[in-house]
Amino acid sequence: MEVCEHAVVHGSAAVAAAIDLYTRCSLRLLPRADDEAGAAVLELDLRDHGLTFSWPCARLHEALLTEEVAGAQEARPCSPDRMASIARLLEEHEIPEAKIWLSAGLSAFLFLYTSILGSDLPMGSGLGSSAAFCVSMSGALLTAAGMVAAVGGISSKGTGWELVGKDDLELVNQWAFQGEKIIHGKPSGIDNTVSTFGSTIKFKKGELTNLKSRNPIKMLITDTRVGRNTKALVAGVSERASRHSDAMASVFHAVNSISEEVSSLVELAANDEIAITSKEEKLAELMEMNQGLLQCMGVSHSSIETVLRTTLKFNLVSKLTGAGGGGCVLTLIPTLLSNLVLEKVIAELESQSFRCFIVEVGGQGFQVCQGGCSCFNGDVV
Ligand SMILES: Nc1ncnc2c1ncn2[C@@H]1O[C@H](COP(=O)(O)OP(=O)(O)OP(=O)(O)O)[C@@H](O)[C@H]1O
Ligand SMILES: C[C@@](O)(CCO)CC(=O)[O-]
Ligand SMILES: [Mg+2]
Repeated sequence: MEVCEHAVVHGSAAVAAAIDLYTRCSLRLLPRADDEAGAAVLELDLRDHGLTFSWPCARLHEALLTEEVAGAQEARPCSPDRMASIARLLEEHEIPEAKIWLSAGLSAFLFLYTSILGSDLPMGSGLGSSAAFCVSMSGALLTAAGMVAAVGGISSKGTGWELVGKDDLELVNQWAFQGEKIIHGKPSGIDNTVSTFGSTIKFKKGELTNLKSRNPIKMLITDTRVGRNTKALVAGVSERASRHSDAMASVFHAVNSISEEVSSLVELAANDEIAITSKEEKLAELMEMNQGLLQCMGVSHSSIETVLRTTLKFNLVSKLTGAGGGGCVLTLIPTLLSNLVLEKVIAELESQSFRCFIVEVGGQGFQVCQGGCSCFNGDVV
């Protein structure tokens, strides 16, 4: 969940929280002998989409491992030459036209794979999904490269899932950011950061502040099912900012103030210095103001406005989340809201072909499950 997105790309503070929805990535490494036989293949199985992509390791080596490989200890950006080689590799695949948007995710995967593990073959292998994808992928690859390790500790996800130390999380986050750059163009880093570290954070110009939080807030997420692309929406906001620089500077300034207020509110509530109902009223007002400013930035959409109108009929406040332009909308579920009303709201939204689900904010970040060689991380909205 994010409050005050977009302005964060332009240096304003924003507040984000992980939710209890996860992107899982399983990594299976084939024995070295297969690679020596020259038959090794890198296979990416995108289960949600029912698609499998594969590349002969020798082909990857020839196309992407010609540069000096500096090692994975430090994340580095994807050079234009490397990006062009990745694009050529992808052209060899016939990605169905209806799923062409997947090519950004595939590019990020090939970049992360060849940067983190690729030099050491053998191998197998609008809710912040791009960041969750990059975090789980970077984390799995860094774990396989022996650069990130579980430190034990209890994960809420159940048996087998283990936590990772702060320095290792930092490395996962840095690589995931480089992957996000391929998908987003100009990401602020907020999505990969909250996806890696979990919980609720304030984020400004690359700096993260962890917010203590108690009594997690519940949100209704409505997926409008309208497809959109974060890269294009972020570019649209930048263009508007250059056309109306003074007005947009004021908008970004207002967003910054809202984020600061939300952060104080979360901390006051954690210290029991404010009643829950009063915190929820203030949060609802700030969300409403944030949505108005996002409309000023030009990232709302008729489907989003329909969700806003529908929830307002029940006195509930909503705002778009992520980059907007369609995608998902967040609605605050006050503690005192009856289940009956909540069911009515959901029924009305779903009758308009939207899809609803309820989440608790403040999920966990990146974790490792060694038994199944899988990694996963908290998704972000
Ligand atoms: N599980 C996944 N498998 C493969 N590719 C993925 C996956 N998740 C995300 N992607 C890639 O990320 C792209 C979506 O990124 P985009 O930033 O536009 O949306 P988002 O991250 O869900 O929303 P937002 O950035 O607004 O929070 C997809 O088109 C695809 O290329
Ligand atoms: C729209 C944006 O603020 C969030 C996308 O989830 C972009 C970013 O911060 O990178
Ligand atoms: Mg994204």
